[in-house]
Amino acid sequence: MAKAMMTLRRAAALGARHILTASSRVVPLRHMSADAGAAMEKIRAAGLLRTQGLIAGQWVDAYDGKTIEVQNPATGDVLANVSCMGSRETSDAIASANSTFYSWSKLTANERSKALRKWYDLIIAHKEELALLMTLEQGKPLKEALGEVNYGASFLEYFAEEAKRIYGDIIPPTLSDRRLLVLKQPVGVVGAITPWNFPLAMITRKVGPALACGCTVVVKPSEFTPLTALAAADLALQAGIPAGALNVVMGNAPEIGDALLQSTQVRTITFTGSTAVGKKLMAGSANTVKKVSLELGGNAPCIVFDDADIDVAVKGSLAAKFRNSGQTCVCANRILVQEGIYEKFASAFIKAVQSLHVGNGLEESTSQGPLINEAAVQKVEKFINDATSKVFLITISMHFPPNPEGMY
Ligand SMILES: NC(=O)c1ccc[n+]([C@@H]2O[C@H](COP(=O)([O-])OP(=O)(O)OC[C@H]3O[C@@H](n4cnc5c(N)ncnc54)[C@H](O)[C@@H]3O)[C@@H](O)[C@H]2O)c1
Ligand SMILES: O=CCCC(=O)O
Repeated sequence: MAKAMMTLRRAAALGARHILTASSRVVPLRHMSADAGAAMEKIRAAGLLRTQGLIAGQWVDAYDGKTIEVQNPATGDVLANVSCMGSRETSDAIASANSTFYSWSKLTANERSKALRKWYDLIIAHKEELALLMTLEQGKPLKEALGEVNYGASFLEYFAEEAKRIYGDIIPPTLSDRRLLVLKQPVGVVGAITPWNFPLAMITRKVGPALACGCTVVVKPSEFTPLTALAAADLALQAGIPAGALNVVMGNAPEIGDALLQSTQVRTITFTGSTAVGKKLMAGSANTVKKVSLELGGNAPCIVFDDADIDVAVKGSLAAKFRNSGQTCVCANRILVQEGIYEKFASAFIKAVQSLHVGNGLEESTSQGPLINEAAVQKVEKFINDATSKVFLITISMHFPPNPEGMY
């Protein structure tokens, strides 16, 4: 709080109109809170607390036995130790995906559709445990996590249907004795690399269409949020997605990435994450001429014009700016307001921001969970310092728990 006051004083001295303040600190590990402990028990009881990688339908440790900690960003607690895998495990996962490709791609679209639909049903049936797991490892408020489970599952529902609609084309030929037909066929093994901000939806959005059209997949979830991915993979096995069609490896990201890039069996890389890593994957795919599909860092201005409905504009800007504590690729990273509506918008927006509650996502009152890690906290702090050093920037004070212990 002292820091927040200093920031306010400094901004006032600079003549800034409003100030967004936040405080941060690194927290030592401690015993898990009662809420988190009960949530973990529920997840474990449902059989969804998986900590090993999934290769050829088997849950396996890293070959050298190494593990990495998954922490709760709200508290700093260690939730689990998961296998820390690298190139050898990835090569085996690719081999398993490659051999399963021959049988999975030969199924009828209807058979693949049924398996995907069953996976969707199981995710919905376990939405509470998956949402708890997501809140624990990613930090987003439970209500938002439940929203992501529905959102993530919807990709499986959609692609289960689209599996049956992979039509080809008939093209008018330029020569009268020819026929031109376009057949759409699965490319083979897909390497899918996903970020931590949507621990389920970024996986189902990649795996759903790949499996629907007959491809097999090696997924590498973020090391910050592997538990949701592993739980979802468990449900995929239960749904009858065959062993080897979906493999999960996590741990040493550059090693896993390189193994996927160097393999001639991996025919597509699909990635969501930072632009820097996306560029590396694009360059690394050239040698084996892979297809590449990238969703990279967003850059999203939000514009409010003079004739805007103020309530709609505030509500929309708030959602655009603060969803997942500002950690989505489409979060507004600047709000441009036309002169005529500026004062009115700014005061309504400040009021709305002041009603947000920062805290542990397991608590009912929390609308803003923690940031993902210490690096993210430092990055925001840098933005705040930059903002307060500029006279024209806007800031507001917000509700924080009295003694925040996590990545706030
Ligand atoms: N455009 C979108 O739809 C979208 C969606 C979600 C997130 N994002 C962006 O993702 C970023 C946040 O994710 P992040 O910080 O986890 O990004 P990141 O690029 O650091 O990590 C994403 C994934 O890449 C892996 N990775 C890191 N180095 C690698 C390497 N050398 N080889 C292979 N894999 C590697 C990570 O372990 C993680 O699984 C933000 O920039 C956000 O805007 C974009
Ligand atoms: O972070 C990026 C994904 C956001 C979304 O799918 O709405």
